[in-house]
Parts: sequence; structure tokens; C-alpha cells
Amino acid sequence: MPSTEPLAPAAVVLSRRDFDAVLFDLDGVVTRTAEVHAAAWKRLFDTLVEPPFTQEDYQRYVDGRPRLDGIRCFLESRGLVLPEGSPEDGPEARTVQGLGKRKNTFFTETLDQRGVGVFAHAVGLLERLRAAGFRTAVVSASRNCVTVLRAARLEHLFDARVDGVEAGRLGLPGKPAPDTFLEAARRLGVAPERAVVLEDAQAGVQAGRRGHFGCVIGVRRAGPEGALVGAGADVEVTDLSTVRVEEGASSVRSMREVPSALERREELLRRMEGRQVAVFLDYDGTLTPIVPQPEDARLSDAMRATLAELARHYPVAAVSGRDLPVLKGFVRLEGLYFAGSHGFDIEGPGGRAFQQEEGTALLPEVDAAERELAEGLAGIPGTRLERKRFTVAVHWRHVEEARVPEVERQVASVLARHPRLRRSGGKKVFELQPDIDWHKGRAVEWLLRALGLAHEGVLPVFVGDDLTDEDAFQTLKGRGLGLVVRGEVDRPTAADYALADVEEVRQFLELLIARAGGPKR
Ligand SMILES: O=P(O)(O)OC[C@H]1O[C@H](O[C@H]2O[C@H](CO)[C@@H](O)[C@H](O)[C@H]2O)[C@H](O)[C@@H](O)[C@@H]1O
Repeated sequence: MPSTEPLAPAAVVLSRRDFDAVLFDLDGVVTRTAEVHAAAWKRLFDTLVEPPFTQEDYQRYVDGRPRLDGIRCFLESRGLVLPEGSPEDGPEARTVQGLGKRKNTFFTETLDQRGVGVFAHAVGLLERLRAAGFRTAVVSASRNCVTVLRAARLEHLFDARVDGVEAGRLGLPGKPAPDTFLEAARRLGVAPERAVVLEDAQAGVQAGRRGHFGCVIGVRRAGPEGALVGAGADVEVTDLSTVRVEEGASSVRSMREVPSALERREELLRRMEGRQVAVFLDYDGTLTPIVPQPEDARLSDAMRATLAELARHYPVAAVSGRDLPVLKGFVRLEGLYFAGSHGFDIEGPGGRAFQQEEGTALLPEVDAAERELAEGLAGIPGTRLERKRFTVAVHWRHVEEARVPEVERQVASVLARHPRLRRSGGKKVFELQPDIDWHKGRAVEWLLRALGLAHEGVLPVFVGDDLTDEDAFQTLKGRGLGLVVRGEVDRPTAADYALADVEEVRQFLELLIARAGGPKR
């Protein structure tokens, strides 16, 4: 949630401390094309229905939705069913596809006559956000998004675009499903909780809410006050110039800007002084290099020896996306604690087991999703499913690049049938998991409590390389230390220090051993 200023309750503050990216809907938020769309829809439907199409119909049934969904949704509201038709249907055809063509003809005709108007305060906000270091994306159901952006000369204000054409190519369901916003966040390399959604349509606001974005701002251009908050917005504004932007001291920065832990070893050791250190380690990409096949990610003898020694001095836990038994089988060491399935499945002190309860209730959904994925992906060579107790991973590392969108489409269609699951991801992998507020950071908190270490005298240190490790970095911000293993691709991270690769991770762990007085053997 954004903070609100006490003296001006309408003003919203977006600070780099809280967020990294802002995702803008286009029509009605940035450009004045919502009214062009509304007029085109009215021209279309008024020839078909009585009483005529109203502004309320526009807001309830078509605004923000993909074109054909909007047609189906409105016709259904009037008890009308038309044949679906085919994409080849012309604008004169009395089919859903034909109406879609006709509506677009009306839209482009008006656009040509009037040109594209922009909301100056939205453009001003975009400029202020980018100057403060926010990343920005445009997320629109419109298939005319590029045309509109070009005509309005706004293309340079966005780092990513997910529009109707892209959604169609990837098979992503449109708003109110959250998938197009999630895809934009993924393209920006930002976790949804660190991104803000700006929307004027109820369907878009619902999509932002369902995607668990850090903040959803309803931009009220028309309609009754409170309707967007009613649809799930955290806050409603009528004027984007009231949104304040703060550079703040962001907790997130580009991975390249994060200082090296080994170069700053004196500083790091000073930060540990007088504190009991507890060590939490991701597995893939952290304790072992990323390799082509998941089963080949074996722990090296050198790393195993280092971990064994580390566990003689400190509480140590492996916190991984792997299935718990697989993780334990790879590490093969006594005296460590383990959390598998991205923290849903934990083996804590004294063999105390924890399985996230709400996640357990959703296991039949994960089972069904796994079956559907196996069926849907069977024809795409190179895909590989990896079932963990609480999640199912779809590896696409070996899929021909041109066919990766097909994989994404299959994942999206399975997800659309299982709204209680969500998509997360990592290195060339999509994962489906229970859509609940549980992640590696929560697992670390659980372990600290179970170990009696949830107090100020303890400094938790988490080392990881991937997006799911960012949850732990965020959770420990200000009360522990996060160390990120740099990959080939730069992305924002909340980590405090960086390590170049798995060998540097080992050197860092050796540094901890030396700090504790060296090997005990
Ligand atoms: O949380 P982690 O321990 O980092 O696990 C994350 C995922 O890692 C594995 O996949 C990744 O590593 C494989 C082996 O190097 C690689 O082939 C794959 O492309 C990577 O995505 C693991 O297979 C997944 O189950 C984990 O969720």
C-alpha cells in the first residue's frame, strides 16, 4: 500500500523504497482513447440492441477486456448469443469475430479523424517515475496499442509492452485475469509485490488485485466515486498530478550496482560483530552451478566439506525450490535444516516437520495442474515437468526458442482453470504453486522461530541467485543480510551484497568459518 499524506488525503506517494516498477494501462489512463473506444462500441451495439448501449454497459462489460471477450460479455448481458464465426469474417458478418472487426473499423476511423489525445498528467507522472529510477510498462488489452503509442509519441516512456497482440501470441487470458500484468512484471524482472498497477477499468483493477501487486491505483475518469476501490483498488485518484514520486533510498537496485561481499569483507564482518549468525542457503545456482538437466546439479565434494564445517559453527538451512527429499538427497549432510518446494515443506530442528497448511489443502489442484500440463505439453519437444510436493515446474531450457510462447500458453490455460494456483518462475522455468502468502522468506522466519533465533541478537544471512530468493532478501531487509549470486542477466535485487558465482559462495562460507575460529576437525 502507498503511504498517503496526512494533509492531502488524495495524494499518493510512490517511493523507490517500496516499489521498483509501475505498470500503466493505456486507454483511459495515459491516452484519451477510452472515449474513442466507448464511442466505437456504442456505434456497434446500438444497431443490435434495444435499449441502446450505455456508459454503464461500457464500464461493466467491455472496458479493459480483450475485444472479443467484451463482445461476448455484453451480448450475454442482453441475453443475445451470436455465432463465434472465424478470424476471416469481414466487418459485415453477424458473428462475434465480425463484430470485432466492425468495432475496430469504427475505432480507427475515429482515431484518424481526431488523432490521439493524451492525459498530460499521466505523461508527467511517467517522466517523473523514470527520472526517479522506476521501470515502466504498458499493459493493454488493445490490439491497437503500438499504433496509439506511436501516434501519441509515447513509445520511449515504456521499458516493456504487453498488449492484445502479445497476449494473443502468448495465449495469455486478458483482464480481469492477472496474466498480462504478471508477464509485464516478468519482462521488467520485478516481483509483483514490488510493482504498482494503474488502471481506470474495473476489469483491470481486478486483474491487479488478483496478481497480488504491491499497490493498485484506480484512476477514476468516469463512473461513480468508490467503484474502483469496490473492484479492489487500494486507492482511487482522479488526477495523476496528485501522485507524488520519491526517489527514496530504494531497497532494490540493479544487481550490477550491488557491492561484492568478498571485496567488502571487513565491512561485512563488522556488521556481524556481536551477533549470532544463522545461515540460509538456496541450492540451484548458489551451492551448485546451473546445469542443463536438473538431476545433474550435484553438490561438489568441496562444497559439501565446506557446508559440513559451516554447520559445526552455525545453524545452517538449505531453502530451495526443489522437492524436500530430492534436496536432502543432493546435500547428504546431517546437522542442517531443509526447506523444499520454495519453503512450503520444512524439516526443522529435532526433525520437526512443517507443511504449509493452506498449501496442503491445494495439493489436489497441483495434482490436476500437473496432469493437464503433461497432456498439453506432450507435443512440444524439450519441455520437462518436475513435480515437487507443493509445486510443479515446467522447464523450457531445451525448448526451441520459437516454441517457448506455446509453453507459456499451455501454462496460462492450465492456470486459468486453477485460479487458486499462481505462476512463479526462475531460470528457464515456469512454476505453478498455491496462490497463498508463503515463500522462502516466510520459511526463514518459521525456521528462526523454531530454532529460538527470532530475536535481535541473531543476524540471519541468506544467499541465493534467483527471483524466488528475492522474497527472502525482502523479508530480511534491515534485520539480516542478503547476498545475491550474480547471473548472466542483470535484474533488480534487494540483496545487500553480491557474489560472482558458486565458487565465491564457497569462499564466503569459508570466511564465516574462519570468523568462527576455523575448522573444528
Ligand atoms: O530454489 P532453488 O534451489 O534455486 O531451485 C530453483 C529451481 O532450480 C532447479 O532448476 C534450475 O536449475 C536446474 C539445474 O541447474 C536447471 O537445469 C534449470 O533450468 C533451472 O531452472 C530445479 O530443477 C527446480 O525444481 C527449482 O525450482
